[in-house]
Amino acid sequence: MTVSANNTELQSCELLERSEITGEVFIGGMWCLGDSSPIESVDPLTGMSYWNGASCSTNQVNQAINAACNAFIEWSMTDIEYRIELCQRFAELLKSSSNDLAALIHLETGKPVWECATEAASMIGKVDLSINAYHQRTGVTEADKGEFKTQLSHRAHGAIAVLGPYNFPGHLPNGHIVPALIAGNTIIFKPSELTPAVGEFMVRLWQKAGLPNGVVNLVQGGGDVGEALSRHSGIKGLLFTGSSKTGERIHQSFAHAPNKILALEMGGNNPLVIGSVSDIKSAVYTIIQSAFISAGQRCTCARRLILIENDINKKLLRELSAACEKLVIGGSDDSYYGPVISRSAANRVLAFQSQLETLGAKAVVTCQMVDDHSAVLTPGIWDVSDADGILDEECFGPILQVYWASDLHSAITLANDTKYGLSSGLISDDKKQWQYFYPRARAGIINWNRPLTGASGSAPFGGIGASGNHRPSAFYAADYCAYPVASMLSEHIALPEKLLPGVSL
Ligand SMILES: NC(=O)C1=CN([C@@H]2O[C@H](COP(=O)(O)OP(=O)(O)OC[C@H]3O[C@@H](n4cnc5c(N)ncnc54)[C@H](O)[C@@H]3O)[C@@H](O)[C@H]2O)C=CC1
Ligand SMILES: O=C(O)CCC(=O)N[C@@H](CCC(=O)O)C(=O)O
Repeated sequence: MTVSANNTELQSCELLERSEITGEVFIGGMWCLGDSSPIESVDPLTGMSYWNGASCSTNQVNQAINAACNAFIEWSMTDIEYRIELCQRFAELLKSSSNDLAALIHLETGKPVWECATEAASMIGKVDLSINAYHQRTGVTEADKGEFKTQLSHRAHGAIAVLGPYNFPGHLPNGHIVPALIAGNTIIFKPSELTPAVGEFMVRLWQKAGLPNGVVNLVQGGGDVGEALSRHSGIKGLLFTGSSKTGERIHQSFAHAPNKILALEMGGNNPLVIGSVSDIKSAVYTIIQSAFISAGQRCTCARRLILIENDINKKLLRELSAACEKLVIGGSDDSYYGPVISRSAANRVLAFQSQLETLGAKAVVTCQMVDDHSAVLTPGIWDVSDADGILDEECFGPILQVYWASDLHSAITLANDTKYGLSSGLISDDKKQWQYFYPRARAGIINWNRPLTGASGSAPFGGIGASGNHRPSAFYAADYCAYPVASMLSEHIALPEKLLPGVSL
């Protein structure tokens, strides 16, 4: 294992000054300080605090919701071309500041700069994808029925809360905000309390793009602020990406509000099945991409590797372990992955590993903290085949659990033995194995010889079971950002050619 040094520490102050990141919140077009408890953002590579702000009070949450409600009618009545133009202006601003944005994501999450640059690029790409999705999935369509025509149009819901996670602090909330704005909703955005600076950066770009006051509002804070938003009668919906535990709580707070839209994108305990493989190196690379990218902090990451028992797969596991030992991790530009989000998150990953050990799992490679200050963890691989019970939990870090299965059928049974259902995949050169696997696998994403991670924004994205509530995001986000209105239209009132029996005029 090579642990690389962090090389961005010195540039961080200059970046924050240049980006005008001040730690304020944005309510009704005005920047101001949060007036509740202080929050800070800490670089998980150095433990250094670099962003200081404060949570919003309940009063400020109310003000932000009022501002979004007040701005709604006018915004939703604007021409779609105008809303698209503002989103395109936002994309231009993202382009011109993408180096700063990537550097800020790096600072706040510790992800390597190359990966942060791909996040910034995905945010830019999201605008055109969302415009396409708006036209294809929603928009307005008409059909001529002779005496009248039918029209299908879509309407925005109103003021909508967006709650973001920390692992893609820009890309994931952006994937809700852009389609919601195109559809004509107004937004109250609360970034993760672990990544407030990226949230502030994004909202400053929206302001620069020329959004009218109140159309996007930024509040900061943790679960309490998220809860105040989710329980507020003023919001017409909530778009959430985060853990299943939080998503379930939010779902409960929506129990008496069937009229509100709730999109839940949550975690997974994702299985990757290894069938008949001839190219071991490619399989190893695909497993690493599935399990360890972003230090395992992607909801699509493989958590369980299910190998069909044979000599090639035994060799494959040995080569996987050797490749993990060689991974470059840490803070430098040539790292494959960086830290998990915080020292306490790292400790939770290690506690999960200890639980596996207590259940009787055997270490293939042990996950370890690399030093006494950062949140960098080495990858871990644990054979849980003989463990006494399973932990059907999402461990959001670089730990992969290995199972051995006697055949494909039992591998699929193991793969489906989870309350989650986000991603699932098969690595195999045998097409028959894929044809057997695909209809039986239960998940929203089912891949063949491709990593479980790296989902395309031009496809729908989401899962079943504890992974989501059947409102996939990415290309289908357009669907939950608007509701359909069906009309039958005729310019003049006229009698039909033939009246119904029993009616005479
Ligand atoms: N399916 C998907 O698309 C994705 C899912 N995730 C999942 O997200 C998790 C990691 O992200 P985290 O930020 O730790 O998730 P989290 O669930 O802790 O937090 C997500 C957001 O919800 C807020 N929140 C926390 N408690 C709340 C409450 N009681 N009411 C309302 N809001 C509350 C947080 O402040 C944050 O803004 C992982 O479990 C991961 O699998 C992450 C990315 C994508
Ligand atoms: O929303 C999109 O444009 C596609 C979905 C996406 O980016 N998925 C990422 C993981 C994000 C996460 O942790 O959920 C991926 O599949 O790697």
